[in-house]
Amino acid sequence: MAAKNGVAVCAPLECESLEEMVASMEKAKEEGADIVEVCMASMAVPCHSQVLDQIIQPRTLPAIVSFRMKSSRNSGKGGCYNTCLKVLKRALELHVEFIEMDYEVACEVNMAEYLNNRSNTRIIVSNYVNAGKPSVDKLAHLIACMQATGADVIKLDVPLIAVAVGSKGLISQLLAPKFGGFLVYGTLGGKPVPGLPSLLSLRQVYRLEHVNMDTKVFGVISNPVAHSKGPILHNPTFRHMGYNGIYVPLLVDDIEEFFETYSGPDFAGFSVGIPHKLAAVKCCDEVHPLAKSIGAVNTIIRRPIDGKLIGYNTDCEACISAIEDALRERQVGRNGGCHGTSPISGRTFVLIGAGGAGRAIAFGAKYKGARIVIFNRNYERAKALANEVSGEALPYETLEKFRPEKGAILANSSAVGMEPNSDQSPVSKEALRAYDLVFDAVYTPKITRLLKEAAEVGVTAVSGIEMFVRQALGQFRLFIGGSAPEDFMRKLVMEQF
Ligand SMILES: O=C1C[C@@](O)(C(=O)O)C[C@@H](O)[C@@H]1O
Repeated sequence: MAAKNGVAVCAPLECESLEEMVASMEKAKEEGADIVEVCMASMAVPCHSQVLDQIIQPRTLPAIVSFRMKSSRNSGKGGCYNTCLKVLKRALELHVEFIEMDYEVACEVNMAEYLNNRSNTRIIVSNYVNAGKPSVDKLAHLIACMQATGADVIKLDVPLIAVAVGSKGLISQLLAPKFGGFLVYGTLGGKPVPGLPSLLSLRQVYRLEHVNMDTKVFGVISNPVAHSKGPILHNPTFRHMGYNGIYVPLLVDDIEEFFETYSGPDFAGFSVGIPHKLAAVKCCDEVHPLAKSIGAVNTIIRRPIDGKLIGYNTDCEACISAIEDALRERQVGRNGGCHGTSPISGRTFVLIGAGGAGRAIAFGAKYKGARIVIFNRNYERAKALANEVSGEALPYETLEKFRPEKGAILANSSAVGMEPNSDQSPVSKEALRAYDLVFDAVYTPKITRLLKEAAEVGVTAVSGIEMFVRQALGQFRLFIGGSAPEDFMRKLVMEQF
């Protein structure tokens, strides 16, 4: 049932009808589940224990039969409790692989009856802790009490720890094989549940069968984080290089608190996304001079010899080189190209946004000899950055009317136009005619409305995908302390987007 590291992928099936339950079990099998949890409390049927026979007898995957009292549709505590006992007893008679019992139920029933009247069925006792962040002592006591019931396996659902629930709990599933977890939950396609990975992502992206106690953990610290394509790029690349690493989405509110909590040597490297790139500087023990001058870090490595956090910026080179390459390509077409100086040099470079990515772009453009004009919703921030790059800040409301001199570049580093708001654009189509090249750091969608409209009015458009892949290449080199397989990573990005 389980992969070689002992972890099995389980699809929880919450269905109302028998037909739906049977069909979902087949779907779970197709999508790569090793085991299903048949959540009997979710069923709207007159007699649960009879229906159970029709689910369990023809099953094509091993099953856990659970009856969570809290999710029961049965009204009245007594009726619900009796149904629960009937279901669990019938599951034992059917020799199902596992039954799952709420801790409260395990405390009330005569457990010996269950333990003695079973063939190979293993008993999971589960508990849901919903009281903020429980202390370690409280959890230890709870675990001891749960073990005292005689359970074969105990399951603890805690916001943030163990089977942590909600979007922040996703890593409790993805890292379970590293920390000796017993089951990983994955959802069926088309039924997203916050905090649970899909069965398909477990099989195709994370490949938990390769994860073990020696696996190094990498991840993208961001909020929001679900849009990040980092996992679909870095995970296959680790495997391609024969490197034992996993890269996970980390939904983080407070980056300083994050590093206080995840301080172990196995948490080896991080991408830093919105809105943490500026705050990330303070979290590092050392910061690379380029990142220091920019004042933004998008990559953090935990140095193996002393555990110190070292910050880098791979956004700057990624964005500027993508724009330079596009300009050079055009020039080759027009006049055979120019050598030596950067094609950005001497141009007006209009930047929208003054956050982490914006700072990297502004410093890069200044270094290449551009004249920088910054528009940002927070004008004070635009002014501060403009001062640092000897540029000019203009009020955000004047962006639409702004007409730069010939040859100007427009770069959007704000999140305007990012999914799910892909119908938005920071500038009208009409205003885009004034530029020579338009770049968008947003990469979801691949072609933002801004880029689409730029192309429609005949302006060269450079996608954030180009910056994304280049900054990821830089990151990957830092992650593994070696070279990155550029062709492989580019191909992956082209296939996945
Ligand atoms: O801006 C980005 C994109 C990113 O946040 C992501 O979405 O994966 C990862 C960051 O390292 C990078 O600087």
